[in-house]
Amino acid sequence: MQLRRNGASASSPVVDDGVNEQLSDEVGQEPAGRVDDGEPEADGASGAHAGVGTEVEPERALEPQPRNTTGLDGDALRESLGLVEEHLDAIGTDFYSQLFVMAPETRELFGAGMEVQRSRLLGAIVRIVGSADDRDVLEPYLEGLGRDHRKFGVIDQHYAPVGTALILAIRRALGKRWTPRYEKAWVDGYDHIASVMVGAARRDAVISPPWWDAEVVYHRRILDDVAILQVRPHTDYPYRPGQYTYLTTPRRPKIWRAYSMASAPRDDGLLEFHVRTVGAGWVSSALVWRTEPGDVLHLGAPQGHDVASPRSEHDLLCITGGTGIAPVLATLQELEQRQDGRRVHVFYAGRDRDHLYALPHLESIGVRYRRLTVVPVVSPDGPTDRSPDLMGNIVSAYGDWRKHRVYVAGPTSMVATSLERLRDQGVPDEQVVVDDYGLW
Ligand SMILES: NC(=O)C1=CN([C@@H]2O[C@H](COP(=O)(O)OP(=O)(O)OC[C@H]3O[C@@H](n4cnc5c(N)ncnc54)[C@H](O)[C@@H]3O)[C@@H](O)[C@H]2O)C=CC1
Repeated sequence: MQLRRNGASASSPVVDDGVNEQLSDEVGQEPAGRVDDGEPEADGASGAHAGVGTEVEPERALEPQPRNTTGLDGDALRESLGLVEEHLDAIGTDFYSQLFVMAPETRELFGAGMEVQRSRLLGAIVRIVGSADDRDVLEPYLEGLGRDHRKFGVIDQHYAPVGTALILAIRRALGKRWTPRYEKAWVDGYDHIASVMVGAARRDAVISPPWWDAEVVYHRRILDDVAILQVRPHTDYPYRPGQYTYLTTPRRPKIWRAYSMASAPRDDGLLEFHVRTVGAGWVSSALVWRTEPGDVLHLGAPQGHDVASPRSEHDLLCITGGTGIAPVLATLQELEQRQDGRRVHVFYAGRDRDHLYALPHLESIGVRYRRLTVVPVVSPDGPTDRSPDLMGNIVSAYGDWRKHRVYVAGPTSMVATSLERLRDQGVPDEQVVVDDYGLW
């Protein structure tokens, strides 16, 4: 392994000539609409394709028409939501109030503190409405949502009151601007959402539990605010390096937060997680401060990307900071185990040497996996002490990454600015995978 400091010499990494292969395979339950579900396209009801014998004015026939492959009235959905975009939080609050009145049993599905839940709901609505015309994007996302909602204990009967409460909340926010067309668009839209989610949840129930119980067997605080946990799932938990899961702890029941597996799949079934307390984060502080061996966590289904896919042979660039190193460690362990031939560069940011807590582990992997290069980026905390472009500038000054597959996981500002620098360098977006935890 070559170990270099900040701004290390800009020797060009080895690159290969392959193009157009995805860095990573989407596996398992990933819902984010970044994957083709392989289903045939449906012809939409938009009239974009003129039927046989239909008379069409020649000049109009030549105009490119947007395709609608879902039959939903996406324009009405977007227009109506756009009218109340300043009031989305209020819509979320009104929705849950209505829902808990109409179906009080649904309150049991949620833990304390609804803010994150509300913002996930609103994020999902915005995403669904944004892709309402595009079946290839919408359906995989909805299927993922349906499967994922099993872990909350959602059952088919919950979908009707959810739809009623949602449409009521949007209608109330629009007031006199609500029209019959909006009504139809939302009723049809929600019917579609519910039927795709219910179908996916039913299919998933045949092959997977709604969650996996996993006992904590090791817990160590390696920094004031960072802990490493190892857990043993009670039953087989299949996942790939680079993937993440939502988990919940009995000390904060029913509140789910995402963490990446920090270890490659092992024969003894153990999984590792790295957790940093985030402000008053209820789950992260419980996991760092009040978790001990014997606690049983619940793990949702694995989601996200297979960063170490054996089907990709392309050199890999990983840009990471803090506990974002976790999925990178899992990836490197797997590449090392199978002595994969690809070169890997890891840029790893931390406040100081202590906060680069995974360096010894990276060094030991590098001894056995000689094609690994690690570049530690010592970076003071706080935007006043550090240019937001620090990581992006170091990465782009280091070499030419246009033929690499790129994986980015870390603090949001670091991710955003690094992506900008990669784009400036001409790295195509489709070669880049960012861990956004599905954003729901
Ligand atoms: N725990 C996990 O399993 C995973 C976490 N993540 C994400 O990784 C992030 C890591 O969070 P923390 O551990 O709290 O890390 P953090 O917020 O403490 O950041 C780590 C280091 O990155 C530096 N940094 C921030 N912006 C930078 C920039 N623009 N250029 C250079 N350095 C910069 C900071 O100064 C800090 O020293 C979170 O957003 C988390 O969601 C991602 C994947 C897995």
